[in-house]
Amino acid sequence: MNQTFTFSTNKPVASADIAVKAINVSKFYNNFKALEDVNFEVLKGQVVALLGHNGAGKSTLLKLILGLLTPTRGQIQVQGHNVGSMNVRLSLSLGYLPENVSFYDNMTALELLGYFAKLKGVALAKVHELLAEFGLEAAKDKRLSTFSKGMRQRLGLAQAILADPQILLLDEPTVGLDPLASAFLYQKIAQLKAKGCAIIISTHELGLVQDQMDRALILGRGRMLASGTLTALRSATRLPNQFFLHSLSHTQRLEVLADPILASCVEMSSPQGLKLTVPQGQKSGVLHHLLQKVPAGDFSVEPPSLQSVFHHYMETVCHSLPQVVSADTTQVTDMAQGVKWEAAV
Ligand SMILES: Nc1ncnc2c1ncn2[C@@H]1O[C@H](COP(=O)(O)OP(=O)(O)OP(=O)(O)O)[C@@H](O)[C@H]1O
Repeated sequence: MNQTFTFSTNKPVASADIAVKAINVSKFYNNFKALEDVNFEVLKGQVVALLGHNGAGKSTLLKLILGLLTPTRGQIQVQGHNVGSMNVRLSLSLGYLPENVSFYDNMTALELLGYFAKLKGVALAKVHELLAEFGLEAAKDKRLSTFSKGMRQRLGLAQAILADPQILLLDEPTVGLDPLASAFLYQKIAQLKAKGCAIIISTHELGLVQDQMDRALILGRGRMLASGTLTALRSATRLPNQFFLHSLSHTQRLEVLADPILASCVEMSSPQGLKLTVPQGQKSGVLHHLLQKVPAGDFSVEPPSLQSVFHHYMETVCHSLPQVVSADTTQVTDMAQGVKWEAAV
């Protein structure tokens, strides 16, 4: 079985609005299928969350977009051009924050950004501007070996956006960041989006990305399981809504539990209140019953989270896909990183 669900508004998209397009992309490492027949589009000014279990193929996909890896089959287009024939101008339109930002530890922040500025043909004034914007001005002359994780991520992001990219690829950018640092990063992402930059964020931190993304791409075992806005994914999965009833009086609690429709939805009852799980399609009926017993301000309704949508696809579609990994272990060299990987093929 190889199912993909794409949920869109069906509005026609002009090709000039497409920042990244994958057409039937497969990537094999020897016999190991890391990605198979992946298709998607990311539009300019969109923030897209790239989701998937460990080993689903997210980093592989980002490296294919960057041109660090070549697809075994299919094509990736960046701004309408095949990545395989990417020129310098096109590659400068891409910014990349890798999963584990590692820099030359003996350099200072100023030296590092200055080095990348030279490589990318960016004026030194821009380096100082970014150091100030990212709160690194005071640390600009410190060796990177003394930098905290959050400072490294900020520097990594500054490096990624140095040449004003039109497409920004972020591989697990918030791992290990404190809540303030994560909020800072997403604030920068929102500013870039407002300028029309297309941003793809590979992440496992679904609670953080949920409110920032326009769409999600969900990978499982190298296949695109689903893609769409959270609203579209919610309605496609038909996951239930949750109603939380707090600070109920004793009488209200008894009235709710005496109502057969409401009682049938009660999933959890505690001294603090009640949690109702309401199947899609029954929301308005349940609301109608509830409003007769409890004032609107005394309960909240929560639609399915991105986390529960993700779980749904992992537990249903992903588990039914054929296993692509066998027991033998073979080493494959990743030329892009010069790293040896232990890959099961
Ligand atoms: N150079 C390589 N050689 C062989 N196998 C590889 C190579 N790079 C990745 N793989 C395998 O391809 C699969 C996808 O890897 P990838 O790093 O793209 O996954 P991911 O979704 O980014 O995972 P994670 O969430 O753990 O970072 C994994 O099974 C991985 O072991």
